[in-house]
Amino acid sequence: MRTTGCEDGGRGPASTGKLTQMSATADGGRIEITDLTKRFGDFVAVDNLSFSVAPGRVTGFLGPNGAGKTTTLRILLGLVKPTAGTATIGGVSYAGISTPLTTVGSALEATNFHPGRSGRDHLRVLAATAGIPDSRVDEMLELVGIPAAARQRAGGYSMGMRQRLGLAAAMLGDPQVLILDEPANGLDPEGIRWLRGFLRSLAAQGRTILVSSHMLQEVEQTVDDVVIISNGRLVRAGTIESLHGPVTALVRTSDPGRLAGALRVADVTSTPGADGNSLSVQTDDLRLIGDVALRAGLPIWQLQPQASDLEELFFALTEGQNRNLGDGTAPQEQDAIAGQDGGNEK
Ligand SMILES: Nc1ncnc2c1ncn2[C@@H]1O[C@H](COP(=O)(O)OP(=O)(O)OP(=O)(O)O)[C@@H](O)[C@H]1O
Repeated sequence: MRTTGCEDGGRGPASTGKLTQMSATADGGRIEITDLTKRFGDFVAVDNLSFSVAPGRVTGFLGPNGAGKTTTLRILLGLVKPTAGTATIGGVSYAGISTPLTTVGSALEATNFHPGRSGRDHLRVLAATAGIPDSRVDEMLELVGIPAAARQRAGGYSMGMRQRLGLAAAMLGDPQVLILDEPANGLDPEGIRWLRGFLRSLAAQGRTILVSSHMLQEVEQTVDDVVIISNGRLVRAGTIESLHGPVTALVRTSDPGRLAGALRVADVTSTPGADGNSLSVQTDDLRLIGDVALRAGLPIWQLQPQASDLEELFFALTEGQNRNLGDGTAPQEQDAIAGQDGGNEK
């Protein structure tokens, strides 16, 4: 797994040992993406994107395959040079962070391990380069739940174990900001539940957690905030609750017409159901339906909120915008490493 935050051998950690000893940047590790654009040749992978990520919260960075998530994260981590705009962590670009090790930890791809090396040795090499004691390595293996596999060859790890090893590597320097690309990939339901608790506890310590995923469902119960992009552009940003909007409820009663009238007086919109004895009612406050019915002397036989399907909403928001599927417009692979991709800029 490509990790950052633990590969900066020269500077060493400002803190080791306990998780809660992380150092704070001036603004608490806020991530700011401002008017960010990245072109590969003629192809616009990230298109004038702006959003911010607050400390103390888990933020889901969502979009279909090819939306531009990884490119944005790589820019944020100083691995790709933007064509225009800025990406900062704690007010400065990654290159300008004086103690990157304790500021940012990241895990981008769960593939980049020396297959013959044990998980523990992989972490020890990273730790040694950065002057982190071995005790921290064992703590991290414990933290991510793979102490038993620590001495096995990483090449034999399952995808889920690789993800956990990548997380351990990202956490070695006790960073204030954690940037994870598709960390739930390859995790079984129990692993996803574990990841949820892990990320929530890190956010509760005041850390900034940015997690990408191409499936809203996968992170729905983990994240506080969402940033949804499609075709490199921002589609929606806000709290996970703000995605839901008003709820629609199916209401059965003895006299739907009279209930509709009473609801209208209370400024609540409803439409008659197809079966003649129900209403479809739109409201932010389901209790209001019961209150209105009680005042009108009408019995409620059924009140059933229609589950607002966030996944449906996600598809609707990003519908038909997957430029990597079927339309043949996906660009040719180009070298994107910062400092080497100048020729690709337009
Ligand atoms: N180095 C590169 N050279 C050319 N095109 C690239 C390069 N890196 C990314 N792209 C293209 O930019 C677009 C965005 O890719 P990116 O990996 O950022 O998307 P993503 O949202 O992370 O997708 P996924 O969920 O599939 O990982 C894609 O069409 C991709 O093919």
